[in-house]
Amino acid sequence: MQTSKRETQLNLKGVSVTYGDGHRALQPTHLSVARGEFLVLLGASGAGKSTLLRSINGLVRPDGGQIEVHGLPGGAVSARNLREHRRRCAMVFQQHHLIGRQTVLANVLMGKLASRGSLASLWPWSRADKLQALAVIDRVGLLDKALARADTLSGGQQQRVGIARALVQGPNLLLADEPVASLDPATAQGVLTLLHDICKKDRLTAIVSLHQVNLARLFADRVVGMRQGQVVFEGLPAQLTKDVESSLYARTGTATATSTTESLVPTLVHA
Ligand SMILES: Nc1ncnc2c1ncn2[C@@H]1O[C@H](COP(=O)(O)OP(=O)(O)OP(=O)(O)O)[C@@H](O)[C@H]1O
Repeated sequence: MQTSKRETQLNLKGVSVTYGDGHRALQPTHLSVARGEFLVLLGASGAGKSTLLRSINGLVRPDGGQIEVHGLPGGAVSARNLREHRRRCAMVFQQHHLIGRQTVLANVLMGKLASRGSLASLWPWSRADKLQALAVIDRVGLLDKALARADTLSGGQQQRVGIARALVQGPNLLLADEPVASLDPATAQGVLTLLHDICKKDRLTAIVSLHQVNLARLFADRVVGMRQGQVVFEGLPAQLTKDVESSLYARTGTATATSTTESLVPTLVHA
């Protein structure tokens, strides 16, 4: 997908992250994502995928660079700006982060707090809010479970609730951090199919980190491969050759891994 000819939804300019212990988990990173693009992040454990996703929505504060979502700066200084930025950048987490003893409906309504602040939870939800939440619950195929406790649902169903909670925010960008990592292969594909279909129908931009390369090949418009906090591959799923794959997942410190990765950087990034 040529981002230059399309509306840019996300623009990262030299964004870097260094954690409090001094570890630089994200090297200065440039990335442009077009509206409606379904981008998949691949890379071994510790490559920096979560750090990249969390820096985009402000859960992690970058120590350098700039982030623009929908032409507006992210990570802004005031609490209100940060809240609005987080509303625009909804997150789906691997472990759902649902409140088990609450109903599906109550969990989905939590997504609306992203734009209103947690104090809003002290007041009852309006009929309009509930109808909107029920509409997204219907979209993820769980209307009959709307009043069931979240902890009575299967893992796949719980992740659908996580997706509904993100959608109810009305985001411009959906960030999903290994959303299907804890599901069996068939359920994982079902949940990702649902997520992909909704994003394509709504022209919602998505960045999804995955460990399953086969799913990246199936669903990605574009793949970004990371290694040691750097983007080392950017390309179409068809360009994700076995060599690229081996290099992304090779163990750190082996001579082969290092030389293969180094050779990928200049040829594939910014190609
Ligand atoms: N809060 C933190 N403080 C210090 N270091 C961290 C913190 N979070 C992550 N790291 C380190 O930053 C690096 C990147 O971690 P990150 O979680 O972004 O990788 P990842 O590619 O998402 O891995 P995984 O696939 O296992 O989730 C790792 O070396 C990790 O140990």
